[in-house]
Amino acid sequence: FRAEELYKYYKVYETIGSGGFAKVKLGRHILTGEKVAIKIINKKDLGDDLPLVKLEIEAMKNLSHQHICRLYQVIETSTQIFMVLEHCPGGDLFDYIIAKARLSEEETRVFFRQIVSAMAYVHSQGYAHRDLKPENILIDEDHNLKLIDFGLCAKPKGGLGYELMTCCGSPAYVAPELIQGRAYIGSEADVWSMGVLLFALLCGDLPFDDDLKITRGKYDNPHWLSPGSVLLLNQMMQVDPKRRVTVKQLLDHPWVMKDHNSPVEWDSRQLLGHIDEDCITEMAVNMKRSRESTTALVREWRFDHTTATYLLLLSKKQRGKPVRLCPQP
Ligand SMILES: COc1cccc(Nc2ncc(-c3ccc(C(=O)NCC(=O)Nc4ccccc4)cc3)c(OCC3CCNCC3)n2)c1
Repeated sequence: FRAEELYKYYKVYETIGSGGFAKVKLGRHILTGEKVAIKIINKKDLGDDLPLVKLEIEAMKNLSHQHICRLYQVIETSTQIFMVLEHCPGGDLFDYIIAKARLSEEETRVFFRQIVSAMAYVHSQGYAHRDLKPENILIDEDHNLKLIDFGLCAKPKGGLGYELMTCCGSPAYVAPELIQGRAYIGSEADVWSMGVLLFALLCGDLPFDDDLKITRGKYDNPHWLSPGSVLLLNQMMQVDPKRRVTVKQLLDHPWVMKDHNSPVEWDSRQLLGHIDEDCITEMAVNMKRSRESTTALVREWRFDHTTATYLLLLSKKQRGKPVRLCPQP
């Protein structure tokens, strides 16, 4: 049966993506008029992987960062789970690279700094992504990147289990230690994937097209790559994870610093603790509640309709749009 809860607060439109356990539909939050992405997971498709979704939702609640897609609301019914997420109008980086064939070193550097920022933050929160690839990086309306994890692969960093190898990582981006079924450290495997991603951005192609090539770590550098790019790629795609550059070292790596002269800022600019007064005022008026009780409600961060309304109002304000809710009949 349909989820009244979802249709009470959102208009639901066409499917904009599907894969693995989930499908994503375009939606619109009725009260703010803001577009959202609604990730729909059918519990029966998950089977005993249902805990993975709970892990993902808990991860999303802790991951609040300018280069990670926001979670606004979670709605659970007996058969489905709906995750209401930030919508990125620019689509994903995979389509973007295809459209441009390959990116200049300068444009790649701007994007790569944002990916390093997101990954440094994810690792600082104790998670590893494990499925980094252009399909999992979206472009927002300001042409900034937002990291997503479409396939429920992000895990607490410590995971050494091999089971992740099965459900996670798209072959071309997976680190050699995973291919060989060895114990691995999530953050080190993520750096390898970031190297493959950097190659894809700069070359419009993939460095490896089979597992043997990945375990040998041998690939050809196209002639247009600068010596600095060749060196960085080599430092990231080291077969021995202990010889691989770390995310921390990437923050102020010479290639990353070129033309920017400052290390990558990876701290979150979206602290959940701060409550915006204008948003509270608008919500209190709309909900016919006092500002104090509205503030207390928002501070509970239940990721219910109150959380969604507050975060979407805040997003409107940050984009210079009026902090207004559309009063309902
Ligand atoms: C041309 O216009 C277009 C065209 C296409 C799409 C859009 N927009 C658009 N906006 C938003 C989404 C989305 C956001 C979050 C999640 C998610 O799963 N979050 C969970 C999450 O991120 N966890 C997590 C993150 C970091 C660490 C740990 C856990 C899933 C989907 C979307 O999807 C559909 C895309 C997906 C990529 N391949 C193409 C279809 N699409 C726009």
